[in-house]
Amino acid sequence: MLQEVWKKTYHAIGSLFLLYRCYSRCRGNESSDAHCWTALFGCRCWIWKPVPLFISEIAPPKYRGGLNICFQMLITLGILCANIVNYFTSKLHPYGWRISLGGAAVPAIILGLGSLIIVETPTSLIERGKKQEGLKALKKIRGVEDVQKEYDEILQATEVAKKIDHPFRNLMKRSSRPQLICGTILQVFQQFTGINVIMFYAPVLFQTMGLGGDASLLSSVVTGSINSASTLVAIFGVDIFGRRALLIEAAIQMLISQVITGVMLEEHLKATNSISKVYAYIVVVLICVFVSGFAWSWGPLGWLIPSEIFPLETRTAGFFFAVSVNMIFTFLIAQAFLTMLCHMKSGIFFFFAAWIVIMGCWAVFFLPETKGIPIDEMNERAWKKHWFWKKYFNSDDEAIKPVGDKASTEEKA
Ligand SMILES: OC[C@H]1O[C@](O)(CO)[C@@H](O)[C@@H]1O
Repeated sequence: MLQEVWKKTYHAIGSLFLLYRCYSRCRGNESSDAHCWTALFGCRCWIWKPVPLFISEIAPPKYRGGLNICFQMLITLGILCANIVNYFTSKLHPYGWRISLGGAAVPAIILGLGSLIIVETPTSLIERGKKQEGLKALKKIRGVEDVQKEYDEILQATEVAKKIDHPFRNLMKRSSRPQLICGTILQVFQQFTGINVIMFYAPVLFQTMGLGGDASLLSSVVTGSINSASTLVAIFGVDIFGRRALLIEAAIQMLISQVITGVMLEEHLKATNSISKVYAYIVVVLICVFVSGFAWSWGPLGWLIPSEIFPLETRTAGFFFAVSVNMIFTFLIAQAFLTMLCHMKSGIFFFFAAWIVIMGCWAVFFLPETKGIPIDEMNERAWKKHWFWKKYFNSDDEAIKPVGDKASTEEKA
């Protein structure tokens, strides 16, 4: 309830603080209190980050994956825009950096305006007793009048969820462990692909290889474009090939590119600018191969999977937990990277490659396929059928009874 009442206000206030931060960064005298407020409101953004959940709740199961990945698509477009702005503003002396930093005001304004028109999900309306409004919203987003079956399922699921007073305590129950472990570990793995290191330090790497300041920025625009274009592949592919196929294929692709990059840098980059141009460009291509693999798998699926694997009673808490873990590991890797690079040098590529082997095996053996399954039937049709996780559902504290019978929702998938 509180979440709904304050959601719009939080977004609006959050965007005001972001605007303030842009202003102070532009002036070049960012104060420490601005840092504190930004950090606080940054945390708030992630804690209340409901977008993938929102999409997974309202999307038809058949298209849920693709629609959900539009969220990551916007993240990649944001990174690409930032790269392009950096590329061009770096040529404007002496004030280009002000435009570059101040440009962050644009998404802050869009966020602020968006918070005024954001709509509520049928599930959230029904959950709060506004059944008629929920039914109306459901009809609106489905674009058809006949939504009774789905409405009944949501109603039934919310009745069960209402009886649950402590979502976080429930999250610790034995029957919540499969979703909690998989949703959380996926976040750790997403960051241990090394994506943020590669995306954000690529210009430094390219410069070290002697591509020059301009070429390195241009290269980061190229990697940014590959990132966005490959996310499109995920949007169209995820509901056809399934989640596991994309994760496994990409793990192999990323592993090959990391290992070859590591070997090449180890062999040929002895000091700054000591690698030949041909090798330097091969490394750029390998990095693009890595980024594309990530962008159609571990990147978007890191948001999609935690938003669809939890039953309603623990969905928000579980997703919140997973997102927090993602943020913590993003932060840790960003902080540790430079020190690691100084000590490990090109070995850092082998470090991430080792993680990719582990995560590939995890996807093969431990991740159930969730493609096309209505989210309220995930326990029944995904977890309880999985060779390893099914044993967690034999105990008395089973989390949630299936909503709707299997046959009734088969056609939705
Ligand atoms: O596309 C790269 C981006 O994708 C994420 O892994 C998940 O949204 C971010 O951490 C990263 O910056």
